[in-house]
Amino acid sequence: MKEKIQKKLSDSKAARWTALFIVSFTMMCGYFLTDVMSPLENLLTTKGKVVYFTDDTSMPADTLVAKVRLFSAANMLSEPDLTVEKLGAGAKMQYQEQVNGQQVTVEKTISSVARGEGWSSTEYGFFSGAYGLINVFLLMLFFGGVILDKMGIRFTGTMSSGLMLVGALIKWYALSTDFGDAQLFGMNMQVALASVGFAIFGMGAEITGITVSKVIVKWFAGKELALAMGLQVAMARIGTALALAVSLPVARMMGNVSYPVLFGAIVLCTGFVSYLVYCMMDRKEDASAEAVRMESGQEKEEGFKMSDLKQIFCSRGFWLINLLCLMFYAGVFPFLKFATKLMIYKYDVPESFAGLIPALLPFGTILLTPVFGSLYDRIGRGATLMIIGSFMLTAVHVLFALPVMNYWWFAVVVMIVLGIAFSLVPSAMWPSVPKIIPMKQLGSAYAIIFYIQNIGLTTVPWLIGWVIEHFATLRNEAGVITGYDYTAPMVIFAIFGVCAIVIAMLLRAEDAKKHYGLEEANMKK
Ligand SMILES: N[C@@H](Cc1c[nH]cn1)C(=O)NCC(=O)O
Repeated sequence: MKEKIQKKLSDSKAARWTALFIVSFTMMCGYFLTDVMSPLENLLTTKGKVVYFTDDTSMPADTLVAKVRLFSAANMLSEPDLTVEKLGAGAKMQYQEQVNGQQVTVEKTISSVARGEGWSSTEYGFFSGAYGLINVFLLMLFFGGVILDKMGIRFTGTMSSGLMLVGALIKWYALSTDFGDAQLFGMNMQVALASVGFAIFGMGAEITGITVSKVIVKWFAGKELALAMGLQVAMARIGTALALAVSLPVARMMGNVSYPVLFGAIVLCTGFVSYLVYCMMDRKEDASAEAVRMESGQEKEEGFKMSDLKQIFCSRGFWLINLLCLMFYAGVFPFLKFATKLMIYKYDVPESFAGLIPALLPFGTILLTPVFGSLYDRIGRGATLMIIGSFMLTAVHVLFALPVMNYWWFAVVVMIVLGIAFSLVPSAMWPSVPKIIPMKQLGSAYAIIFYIQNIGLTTVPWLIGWVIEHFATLRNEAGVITGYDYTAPMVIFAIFGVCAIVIAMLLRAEDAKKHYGLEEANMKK
């Protein structure tokens, strides 16, 4: 009688792709919340209510009321019974405007009214960078990696996806509450509390990120690893793209910036449940792997020891990946936080469409990341892909910094190029880590990479917010903001790109010396 040969659950194609889909869904929900506030920068940094018209223009509500009153007085109409509170969707407004040096009467219909929060650019930058605050300053990402290698995938992932949910709820509470002039940590209470929520969320999101990376390596090592990682990133980008595309319309429709966050928190609940489902599969995979091990008489793999960290820290290739990750991502994720407002003020895009142009970036990557991942699996050239991606990142930021070509279509083309760069580097970088670091230290390795990356994700928005407030904000003689000059912030982003090019080149040279196999295919023939 033929003996039944034990197989691992991950040897089944259906099982491993199902596991991938489930954990990627959890991650996608997290990415949605990460960027849900990015298109709201303009609304957050406007004080008082903002009126949006059906022709896609907008105006501060008090300015509109003043204009309508002036118009009535000038035309000897009876004093309108109009206050900021009374403005509502569907109302028709008449006032006068200067067009080409002439006073013309315009009639506009209100489509929605939303409340601006009156944050400064520095406060917005601080809030955006708060994502990595606990990860960086309390070393939580580092400890998260050690927890992952010590306590395992099920415990760590459940804890971290729960933390994302808690953080999202705190952020929603902060944004939906009017704290008046109250202060916390010497800051505007709303900014401080929303930042605390975002920091807790960010801790959960990053630990979930390293856990999911380890899950994928567990199920796909020696198989379609880069394609699987590429697909996970692609699903994550759907979350980012949806956040950039729907956040402002939702906030405008509901009249408040807190609603997109509430929607994100509900989405996160489903992500949390889906991770619990994955835990059941993970248990079965472990049981089947143990059965295979027993049958083949293999030794049990040694668990993670703190001394293993030394091996990670001593690898030059590992540090180059760290630095590349820091510089490349500093040029992308923080940029996305400011990109919507850049579209409004530099490329003159109506606010209601402005979020759609940055949304093109993650949308493009949804298709391209798995394509490049699969290319890396089959023909290799990982280090070269990273160099090309870094060159493209630099070119994009230089083009955004130029004071010329301020057309919306130009911004679209440049954003598409950034989308290609943002597919090339992640699809080659993440699957390269297991070529440098062995499986049992992988949790810690990804954690250290994310830790270093988070230093950029935290401090770069702070820097850019501050630079915008002090060097990019244009004001008239009365001190009223009239626009923004984005040259200085975009030059800073371009510098990150140049650093990424140099590091990617050093990585390729190191690979040639140490034979990590970054230029070789992942799939075993
Ligand atoms: N550590 C994450 C950072 C991040 C930003 N937004 C959500 N997560 C990361 O690098 N993920 C990999 C990626 O390419 O998105």
